[in-house]
Amino acid sequence: MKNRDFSRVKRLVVKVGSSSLAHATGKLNLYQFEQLAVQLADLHNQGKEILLVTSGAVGAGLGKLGLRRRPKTMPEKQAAAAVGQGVLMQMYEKFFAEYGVTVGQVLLSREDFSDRRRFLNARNTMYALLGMGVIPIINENDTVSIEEIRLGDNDTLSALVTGLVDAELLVLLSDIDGVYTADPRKDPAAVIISEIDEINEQVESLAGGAGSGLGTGGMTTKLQAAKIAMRSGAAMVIARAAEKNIIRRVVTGEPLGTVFCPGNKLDNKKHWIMYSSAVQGKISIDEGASRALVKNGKSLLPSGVVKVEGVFEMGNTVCISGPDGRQIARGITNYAAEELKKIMGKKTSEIAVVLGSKDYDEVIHRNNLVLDC
Ligand SMILES: Nc1ncnc2c1ncn2[C@@H]1O[C@H](COP(=O)(O)OP(=O)(O)O)[C@@H](O)[C@H]1O
Ligand SMILES: N[C@@H](CCC(=O)OP(=O)(O)O)C(=O)O
Repeated sequence: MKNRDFSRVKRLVVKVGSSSLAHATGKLNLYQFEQLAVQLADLHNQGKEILLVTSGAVGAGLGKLGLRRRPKTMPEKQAAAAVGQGVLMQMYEKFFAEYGVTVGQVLLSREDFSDRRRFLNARNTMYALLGMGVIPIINENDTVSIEEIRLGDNDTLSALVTGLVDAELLVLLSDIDGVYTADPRKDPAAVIISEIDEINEQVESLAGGAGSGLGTGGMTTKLQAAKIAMRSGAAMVIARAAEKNIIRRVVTGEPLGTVFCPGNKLDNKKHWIMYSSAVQGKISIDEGASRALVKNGKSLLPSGVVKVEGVFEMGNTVCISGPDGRQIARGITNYAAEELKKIMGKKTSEIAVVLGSKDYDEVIHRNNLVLDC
């Protein structure tokens, strides 16, 4: 990336991981809260719009409850988060108030992204907060998010927030200063990668899980976050939270951490289809259809469909997989699963004969289709 100078960025999202907000004793790292507040308040004073995604509710809850180990069951984790979320906000309130900045708590769950109406609603709320000069402090609504539908990690949450508000930069602050060629906790010979412009299989293979007892997801979820952020046209930087003035130094373009270059920006609706909407089923397609979609940018017609899985309705998001079984795209289907099973493999001219009427030639129109690349 030629220009790492982000000083002109108007809107940015900063995410801080659990491992950076607590000491090994389990007690809060007060210095870190203060550092975050002073740096973000100063950027705010420069006229930037800032959103802070914070982890640490479970960790802070454990500290407050005097429990040393991360709980194993969901209800225990949720109970710890209920206690800890209040502790976190109390700290942020206190430190940001010292620097004259008002903050507002926003707790989000997966449905706030997957349901288009709630998604637009959440965006309006964020814009209203930013318009009032408030720094939204965001976390997943852990106490009500059940396992099957929770986002589960704040790396993904922060990347979805970046897309939600069209931010230009996402800064992930962690206990590690970037992506290494292997998990440095396990491989002392690992070296840092300063720049990544594409998340491919080779890059993904470098990532391991969380290194500390507090973190969730490790480098794997950070790379997933990079994919989401890059395709919303944002740059992303991973840097070590504990380094002095880290946010300011990242923003002014010091060569720190790992920077991810913004990719081909998907328009807002396509980004939502690919990364936020809930996938309700799977459509497998043949070689010819796969080529038509990937190489020629065509819509998906019934003739190329070979298998339909899941229960979905017209208007739902489905995953499209190629002959090798891998996802090649996602899209919004014009036909429900039951209808599609009847017309798959057939020509468009046969749709009306089989179904009695025809509303669409395409199973998925290319305007509602996003390639996974
Ligand atoms: N290739 C890699 N490069 C850097 N760190 C890695 C890699 N693979 C796994 N990790 C681990 O990811 C950890 C950071 O993720 P995590 O523990 O979830 O932190 P956070 O709480 O900041 O989200 C590091 O401490 C490190 O042990
Ligand atoms: N929502 C959870 C954080 C989950 C999470 O992603 O943690 P981390 O990997 O430390 O960013 C909490 O507040 O404890």
